[in-house]
Amino acid sequence: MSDSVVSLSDVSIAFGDVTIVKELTLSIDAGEFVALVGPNGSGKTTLLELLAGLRTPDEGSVSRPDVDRDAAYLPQTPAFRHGFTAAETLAFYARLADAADEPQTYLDRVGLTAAGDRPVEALSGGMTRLLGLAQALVGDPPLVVLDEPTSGLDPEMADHVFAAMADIVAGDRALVVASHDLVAVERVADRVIVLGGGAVRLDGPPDALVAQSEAASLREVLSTVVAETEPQRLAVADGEGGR
Ligand SMILES: Nc1ncnc2c1ncn2[C@@H]1O[C@H](COP(=O)(O)OP(=O)(O)OP(=O)(O)O)[C@@H](O)[C@H]1O
Repeated sequence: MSDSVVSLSDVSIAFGDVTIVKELTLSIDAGEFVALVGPNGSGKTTLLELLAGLRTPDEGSVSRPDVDRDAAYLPQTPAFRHGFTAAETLAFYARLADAADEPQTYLDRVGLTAAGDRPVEALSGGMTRLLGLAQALVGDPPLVVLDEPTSGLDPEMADHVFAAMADIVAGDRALVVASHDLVAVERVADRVIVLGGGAVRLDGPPDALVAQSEAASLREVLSTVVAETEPQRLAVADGEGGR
């Protein structure tokens, strides 16, 4: 029996005439830490929204386990209602989801143990992302989906957020994160999906992708994919665009 937490079969999404995701088939299994990487505009957010159930495909099908809360989604800049503390915020979401755990349990799991009494507007950018991660755990969804949770964070805090993400991946829970932080992705992810030109270009453990591409790093793997799928992007970067 498959332990998939979400499966896409021949899925396509277009905005007007532009196809963003083309006949994509992939499955995310319980216990996987999956990183979705690709250049700006390659469709990472669109695919994350599809995986989280916030978007339906134009073609193809999506299947997921039949549970009350099948996925949680953390947008790039999570926003919380001002005036509440971190603990009150989590208590609010726990009531909505009918979850039994105390707010402190979620705070402890993401390294915010001492921040329960802080008003959400007094949290740093990194702590706000961690509170978002805590909120994503409410209701115990089998899939947690995060969009660039370390953008704008200092390197120490970014490492802390990646470590907190790794900690919440368990036997029965998978995590999918879109990120441009390729050093952290290479170090922490079990599986990397490289998007380019509307399709999955590479899919596998980071060390295997680096070896298979005869590259020195995941950063170099991605550069090769961009050169193959979007040569015009490199021409613009080199100052040749529009001439
Ligand atoms: N609602 C929409 N209507 C029209 N085009 C859209 C819409 N949403 C996204 N797009 C386009 O779809 C493409 C993919 O967008 P998406 O945000 O999924 O990419 P991304 O890989 O997450 O980008 P980034 O790394 O910059 O966040 C982009 O060209 C974007 O302009």
